[in-house]
Amino acid sequence: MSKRPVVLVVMDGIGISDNEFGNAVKAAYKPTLDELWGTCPHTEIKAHGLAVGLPTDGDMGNSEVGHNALGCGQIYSQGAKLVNENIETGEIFNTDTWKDLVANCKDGKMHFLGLLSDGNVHSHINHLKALIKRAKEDGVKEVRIHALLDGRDVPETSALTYVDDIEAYMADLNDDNFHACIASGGGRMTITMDRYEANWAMVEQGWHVHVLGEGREFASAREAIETYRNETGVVDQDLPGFVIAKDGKPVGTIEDGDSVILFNFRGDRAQEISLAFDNENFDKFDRVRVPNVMYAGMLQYDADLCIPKNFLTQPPKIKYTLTEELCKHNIREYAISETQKYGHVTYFWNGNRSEKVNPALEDYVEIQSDVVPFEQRPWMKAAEITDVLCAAIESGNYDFLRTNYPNGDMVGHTGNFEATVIGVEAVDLQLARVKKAVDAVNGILIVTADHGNADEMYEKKKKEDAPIKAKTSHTLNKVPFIIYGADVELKQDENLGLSNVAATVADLLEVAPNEHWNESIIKK
Ligand SMILES: O=C(O)[C@@H](CO)OP(=O)(O)O
Ligand SMILES: [Mn+2]
Ligand SMILES: [Mn+2]
Repeated sequence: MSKRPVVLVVMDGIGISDNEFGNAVKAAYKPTLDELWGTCPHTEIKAHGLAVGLPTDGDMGNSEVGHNALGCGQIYSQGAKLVNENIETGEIFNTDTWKDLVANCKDGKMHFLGLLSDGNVHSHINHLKALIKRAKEDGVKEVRIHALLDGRDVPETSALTYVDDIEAYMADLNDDNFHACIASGGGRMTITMDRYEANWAMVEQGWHVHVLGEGREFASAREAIETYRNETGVVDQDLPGFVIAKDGKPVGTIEDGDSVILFNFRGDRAQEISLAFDNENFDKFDRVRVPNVMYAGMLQYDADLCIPKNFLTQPPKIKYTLTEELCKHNIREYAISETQKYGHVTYFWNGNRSEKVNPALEDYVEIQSDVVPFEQRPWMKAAEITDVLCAAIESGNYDFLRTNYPNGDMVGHTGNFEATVIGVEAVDLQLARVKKAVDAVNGILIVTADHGNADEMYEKKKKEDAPIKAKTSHTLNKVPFIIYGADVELKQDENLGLSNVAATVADLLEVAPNEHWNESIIKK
């Protein structure tokens, strides 16, 4: 086994683009990254589409699929693809879970809760449409949609496109025996879709509008969105919660005897609301009223912890992870990030498993994230992460250490160019410190990213004189892969991607790669 520790840095959301327009990575002053790129073995690797198990090369990368691929060294069909196939073959509707959900709400309502867009990161509107249609065919009489508005995986103010689309779809299906409509909603960064326990108050607010029907009332989702936009000027992801009411009564509170389906397939932001419905000993906030419903997820979001208990699609069973392999060789692992990305370097990295493979060999550290608009604090907790990481590197207690700096991504999602430049610079400043700590222990440093975001901060202009529009979503761009401190030569191959990194780490640790992994990036 190698005596040289390996440190891997994921610069979340920092992709590569030659385009200067709206490129916060290029615009940033980042001497350390530039020096590493200029003097060390490096290449560009794929982080989107088929290379990370998504349905098409038109699908941008995201943290879940990116960290899964990094941590398991293989390409698995991911939730987006598995649900597509499950719906196409009709298998989803042959499951006992679907049949039970339908039977359960015979005299009640079927509720669909989830992210209303075609972003394909957490959900897809086509999946929702297929479920509503089949619910009607199977005899469900009342359907209610609880619509989380996106603007983070799709254009920043596109909510009405999806609301109009789903309402027209439901209007076509509605008749004397079937009625579907939107019952509640709100921006995904305001209600319901918190992750890693960063802010339970978001989930509590979601519970109030979706379940209890408590919140500001509007006659339609369109009215809610337009009113809030006029009053606050906020973009879709930040719109406050709303309740749709008719004659002074909410149209779709969640009641005993109803069925509830969370139609998101991605796990991080689906777990907390699932626990609120599913966990008998739930104590994160006062739910006021807990309806006796059958609840199911589109996927199971954590198979070890059984969250949720019922689900419609089997998640990918990710095997032969890097952590499993390294544990076999008694390699001591360390993972650290701040709350917003903590699960990325633990749960996602280890194939959506939150339990450790071998607690004696693995240490995980979470630095508490602030609950603030990140464009106001683009440095986030990068310095605090580094303080603790450098101490861990220098302790000599670990052979493989990994971290995720969220700035390029979390600030990139705000659509604020200037703040994102500062976010990238904050990461660069910390890279210099990590590099120094790596030098002090004669270690090896890998610098890479999980997908792009900060590299394209403006939507592509359709016309030269069109106004600049902020872009909040991820990109299709490749990401950097750099090795510092090792005398190696890297392959330069169009097809290399994030799934080639695990075998590369194993090479550097002088451990034989698992036979199921994709090839190492190091030339032999
Ligand atoms: O914030 C999130 O949930 C996603 C975007 O939908 O970003 P990331 O994949 O980088 O976590
Ligand atoms: Mn990411
Ligand atoms: Mn992101």
